[in-house]
Amino acid sequence: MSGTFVIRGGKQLNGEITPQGAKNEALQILCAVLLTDEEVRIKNIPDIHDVNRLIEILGDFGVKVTKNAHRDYTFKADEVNFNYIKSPEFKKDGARLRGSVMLLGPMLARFGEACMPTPGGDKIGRRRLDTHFQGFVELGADFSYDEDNAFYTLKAKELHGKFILLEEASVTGTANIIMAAVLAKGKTRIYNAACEPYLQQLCKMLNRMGANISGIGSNLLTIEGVSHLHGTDHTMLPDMVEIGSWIGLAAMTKSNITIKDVNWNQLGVIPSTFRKLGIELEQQGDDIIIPAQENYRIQKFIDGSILTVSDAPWPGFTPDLLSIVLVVATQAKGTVLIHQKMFESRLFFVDKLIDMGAQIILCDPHRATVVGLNHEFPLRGTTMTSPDIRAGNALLIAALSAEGKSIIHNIEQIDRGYENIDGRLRALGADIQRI
Ligand SMILES: CC(=O)N[C@H]1[C@@H](OP(=O)(O)OP(=O)(O)OC[C@H]2O[C@@H](n3ccc(=O)[nH]c3=O)[C@H](O)[C@@H]2O)O[C@H](CO)[C@@H](O)[C@@H]1O
Ligand SMILES: C=C(OP(=O)(O)O)C(=O)O
Repeated sequence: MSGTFVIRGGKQLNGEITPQGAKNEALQILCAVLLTDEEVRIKNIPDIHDVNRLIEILGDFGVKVTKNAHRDYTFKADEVNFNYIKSPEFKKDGARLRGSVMLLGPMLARFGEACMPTPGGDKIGRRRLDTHFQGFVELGADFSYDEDNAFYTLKAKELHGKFILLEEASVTGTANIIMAAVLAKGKTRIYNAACEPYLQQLCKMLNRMGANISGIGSNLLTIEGVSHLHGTDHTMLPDMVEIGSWIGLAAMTKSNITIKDVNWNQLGVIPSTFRKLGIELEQQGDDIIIPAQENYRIQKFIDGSILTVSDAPWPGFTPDLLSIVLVVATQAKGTVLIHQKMFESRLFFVDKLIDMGAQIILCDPHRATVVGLNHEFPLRGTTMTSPDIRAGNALLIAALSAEGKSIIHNIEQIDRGYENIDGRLRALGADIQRI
């Protein structure tokens, strides 16, 4: 059952926060444990709903799961239970999160067969899976889709490497095709591959397991298939979406916050994008320090035109942080156009911000113009429902900056991606209660 947050906003926060391990990396890495019958130990696993559900699915699939410590597990997929993935339970469990779709590649590669219900995840517009299945078919799999039950099945006696040009640089699609190709016969080349740090981490882990992947970090991956993979250890990177969110939180609440151990080199354009909003942030060692700032002014483009912040496949700006940028802009000085190119329904949450007093024009489902209030008029607390994981966190940040009491329902949407978010915000001085 989903709970509610009650927030009394307008308080300045202060202190240090350490980002959790990356959610979207964890989902890929956990699926990869199916590729070997040896032990894989994974550390810094975020303790969040989506990840815990995937660990449960692995357990139900017969993978031996040992919890060594908090956020530290060992997995051994030496025996699997195919009855489970054909059962009604799997149809229900698999459909509860997006990341479960990445079980397909490893299942197909190692067992010659894979099936999956339509995965869950955020309802943020159409989220097609064509890239995944086209990739599997190119590697030699037979694909069928049972429309009545929304159930996908793949079969392949053997997979054979080849040149695959992806229709789009899909993050989970690239992960799936990589995991199928590492055990295929011969050489696979994937062009227009997504190359997020999550995928770089996956490829590095697979290489430690004995795979032969080159081109890591680029959009052309070359994979020489091997006959089997062995065990390894892996540690998750800090979650860059959390890091961006805490930068936004500091600016919105005029707080001095230090974000610890951020792995700066993997943050791409995230720091510079927040700097374009006028937010000061300083790299100190591997921490980010955001000093308390009374105001922040949005930059213009060199020709004097209004700044646009838009999402793009990596190394472009991640779509998962656009809702945070939008919220932060509501209290900046100046104007910015937010252009969400990838998803069709991720900007509708601006209605709630408008109710709170923000000056936003939703131009169409993909674009919103924000005219900042320059902290001259605080947002007003209100009652709202979290529509998706990132908008949920953005609304939470808005509520923490707002005057008065806010209530956020459906916080399950926030909990699926952020570990103990209320506890960690309270440690910074926030007034937030879970009821
Ligand atoms: C579990 C997981 O890892 N989820 C992430 C993953 O989802 P996921 O892997 O599902 O997202 P995809 O990368 O497949 O695509 C996201 C959307 O962008 C569109 N698209 C994609 C590539 C492209 O070049 N052009 C384009 O328009 C797709 O049609 C789709 O609507 O990547 C998304 C894009 O970074 C993130 O928002 C999600 O948090
Ligand atoms: C959209 C997201 O998650 P998912 O792909 O799991 O729905 C996200 O992490 O922002």
